Amino acid sequence: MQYLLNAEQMKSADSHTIQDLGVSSRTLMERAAAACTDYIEEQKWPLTHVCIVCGSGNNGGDGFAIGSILKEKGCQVTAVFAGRMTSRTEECIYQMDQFKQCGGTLLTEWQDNDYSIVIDALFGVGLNREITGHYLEMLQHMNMSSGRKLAVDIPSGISATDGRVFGEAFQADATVTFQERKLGLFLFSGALYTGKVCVTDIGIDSFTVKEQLDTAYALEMSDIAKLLPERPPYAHKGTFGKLLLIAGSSGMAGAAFLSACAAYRMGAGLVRIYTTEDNRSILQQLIPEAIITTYTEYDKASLLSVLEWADAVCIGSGLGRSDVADLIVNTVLKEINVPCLIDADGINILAAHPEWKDQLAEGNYVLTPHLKELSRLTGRPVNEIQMHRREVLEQTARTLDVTLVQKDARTFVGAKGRRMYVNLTGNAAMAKAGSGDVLAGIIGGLMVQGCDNYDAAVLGVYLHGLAGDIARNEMGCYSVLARDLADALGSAIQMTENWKAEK
Ligand SMILES: NC(=O)C1=CN([C@@H]2O[C@H](COP(=O)(O)OP(=O)(O)OC[C@H]3O[C@@H](n4cnc5c(N)ncnc54)[C@H](OP(=O)(O)O)[C@@H]3O)[C@@H](O)[C@H]2O)[C@@H](O)CC1
Ligand SMILES: [K+]
Repeated sequence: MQYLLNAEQMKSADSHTIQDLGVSSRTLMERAAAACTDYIEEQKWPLTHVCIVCGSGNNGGDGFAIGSILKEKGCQVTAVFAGRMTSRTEECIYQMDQFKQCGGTLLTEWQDNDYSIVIDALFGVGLNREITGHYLEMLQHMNMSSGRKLAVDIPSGISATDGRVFGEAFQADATVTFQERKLGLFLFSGALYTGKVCVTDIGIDSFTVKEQLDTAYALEMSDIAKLLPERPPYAHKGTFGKLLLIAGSSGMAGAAFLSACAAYRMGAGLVRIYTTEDNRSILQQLIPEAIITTYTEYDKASLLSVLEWADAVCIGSGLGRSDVADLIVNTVLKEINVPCLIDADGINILAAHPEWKDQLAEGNYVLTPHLKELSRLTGRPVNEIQMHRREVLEQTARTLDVTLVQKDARTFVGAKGRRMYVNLTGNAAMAKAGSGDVLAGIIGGLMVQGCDNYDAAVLGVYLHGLAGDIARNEMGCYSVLARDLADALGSAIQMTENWKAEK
């Protein structure tokens, strides 16, 4: 598991290490600086003339400490101090003095030169507002330089907490970040500025912070192997559950096909599609493995009978908006007593009938909205959700009492009393129609095999992204179809199985 800390959590780990464990701030800073110079040497970056831009906080202190190390190694080093002398932290003052004593060149304005490396130590996790004026110009000069670019801890201009760009940011080739991954390095737009991220242990004790439930995390291969449901050798199709997909409407057979295909590839034992009669023959041809039950108008008896059959249900993909669809969703909400995933139009229908939301609390639901659907569901505008994604996720999951999968380029998963999950697999090739239907099928396929809702959501999102990465590697960023994601799922699962076997 990879923990992803926000600025406040990182600061709390820093001060715990300094105040409670007695490790001096100077020691930490010197280790941080050594980690950066080690990285540069390992990468064999040319050390002909290094420029370090330092702010007045401890990130600036790191920068001066890097300068001293490089100076002692005989490199030509120019430090540009871009902060205010009066705002310097104690450590920044000390490290600046040390740097001067080593004979380093100290400027207060950018000077164009043929720098082989530009090091950004302007702002670290302490950045808390828009970058303007002198600082903005400095960042623009740094970005224009042709030298290799290293960010110290985080590229200046990126919020460590949510990845937003405060006006302008340093475009790094690599970021050496201290002790823990900061959320902002992995969310967009921050992730576009980091270059390669190297996490380095400098002896900060972050254990207590990571134990806290409000610290977000991402999965790694090792976690996946543990979360995947067992497949005992004596199994038969009944062992892996009966999944009901209430999906597809007139002209939307594809959604049902994609979900069913993904659910089977995820390992579901039996998949039944409950859809409109005009989808019958096309679905039978597309996916003969699925059982097809159809309706022409709202038919409560047939709906109750398929609900009775199911061990888990996915409702909404391609369902469309109609009176019949409304009646189906309403009945499912009232009658269901197995785990249920609500996707796409299922969410839109729920959003149009706020009084039905109370039913969710009595059930066992996973909701998979993209930002527009979440906006309809919560009544909050999309841009507001984008600015406060975490808060909206946690609040919605808590008030509706559901597992919420907030789909985006970085999908978040939240549930009451569970840690926020941030998904780091996947890529832009997946931004296509049908991708969400595949995800619903994958998560449903896990739910029906007995995975707890939250685990199914987290694992499903991870595998969906990994399948996307495999498909993109085969076909490039433009040509991947949603069905390719379902098809690549087998390779994605196999990757995690191979990993498990090799351990
Ligand atoms: N001992 C430790 O804790 C260790 C810390 N370490 C290092 O320290 C970094 C954190 O240091 P930090 O907390 O001093 O904050 P930092 O990021 O340097 O900047 C804060 C300064 O910037 C200013 N400022 C903010 N926004 C601004 C803006 N838009 N425009 C202009 N000014 C702005 C802000 O001003 P203020 O808000 O106070 O007015 C303040 O003066 C961390 O990332 C790591 O690199 C490591 O060495 C390990 C040990
Ligand atoms: K920085």
